[in-house]
Amino acid sequence: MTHQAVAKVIVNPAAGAGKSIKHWPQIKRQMDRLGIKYDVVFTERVGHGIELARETAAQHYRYIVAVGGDGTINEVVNGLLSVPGQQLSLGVVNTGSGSDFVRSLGIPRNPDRACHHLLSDKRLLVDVGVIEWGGIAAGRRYFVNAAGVGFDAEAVETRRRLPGIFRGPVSYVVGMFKTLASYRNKSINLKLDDSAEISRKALSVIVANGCYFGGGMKVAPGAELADQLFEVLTIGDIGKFELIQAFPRVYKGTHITHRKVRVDQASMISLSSDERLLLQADGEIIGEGAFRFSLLPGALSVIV
Ligand SMILES: Nc1ncnc2c1ncn2[C@@H]1O[C@H](COP(=O)(O)OP(=O)(O)OP(=O)(O)O)[C@@H](O)[C@H]1O
Repeated sequence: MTHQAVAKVIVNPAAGAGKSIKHWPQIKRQMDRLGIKYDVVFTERVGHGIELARETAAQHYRYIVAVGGDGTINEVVNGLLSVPGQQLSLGVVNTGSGSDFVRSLGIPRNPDRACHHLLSDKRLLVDVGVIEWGGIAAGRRYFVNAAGVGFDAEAVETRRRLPGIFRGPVSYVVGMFKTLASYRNKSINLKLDDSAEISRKALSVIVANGCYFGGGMKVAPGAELADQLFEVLTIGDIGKFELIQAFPRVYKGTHITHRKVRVDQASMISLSSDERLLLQADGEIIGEGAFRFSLLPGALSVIV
């Protein structure tokens, strides 16, 4: 740790389809100009952000800055929260494509302006979602913005495999339409808090902490990051043509009045299916299976 450094900066050079590393010199200049004292490390592979944030949580910094997109933020949060009693606040300088968490928070998406924001003394205690699953590969993962099973997760998987010409937010829409060609709605078992389990044919079930998702879709307009509740959005047995027709409404959040969309609020959720059920969290593929969701109220301090 450098003498006097107050911040640890974790840069994902690969975020924003590789553009993040090109933003770094300007971000560095801006932080230096603002007099922020920091140490910097670069992630070298998937999951490295978790390790780096975990190490940082045990050191004497005042805050940790994620330079990247939603996946980078997710890794940093997972590293921080794996250390009991950690006290660091999270700052975000967005260089990602989707940037949904910063949209939900109202932090500037522009990296220069986000650097200024790091000097703010305002903090928001954000709820953190917990996903748990059993079986041979039993595990647990935190998320801060949104997680979903079904179509949205498969679109995330498709998006990751798109050729480099589809960069930026457009990759979300391309991933979605490519997935739509072969996707079949699934029978999903859903249990909210203490209510009885129900089974529904659905396109997707989305568990939202923040209101934005998929690169600017206002998927859960009523979701708030610090209200100790998830919004659970069930997009029912909708046909492809009907979905394409209704799709533009998701950018304004008016899709929630569609007759095949249902919105619930809950803090404990279980999701399973007899079919392949893929889960994404903060735009990262978590895996397949049955999942339990719970919430840690106000567990993450974010510089806002
Ligand atoms: N050095 C690296 N090389 C390749 N991938 C990396 C590296 N470091 C981190 N990653 C991975 O890069 C992926 C993408 O990061 P991130 O989600 O932050 O960017 P993005 O996809 O552009 O943003 P968004 O999720 O906001 O659209 C994450 O899965 C992360 O684990």
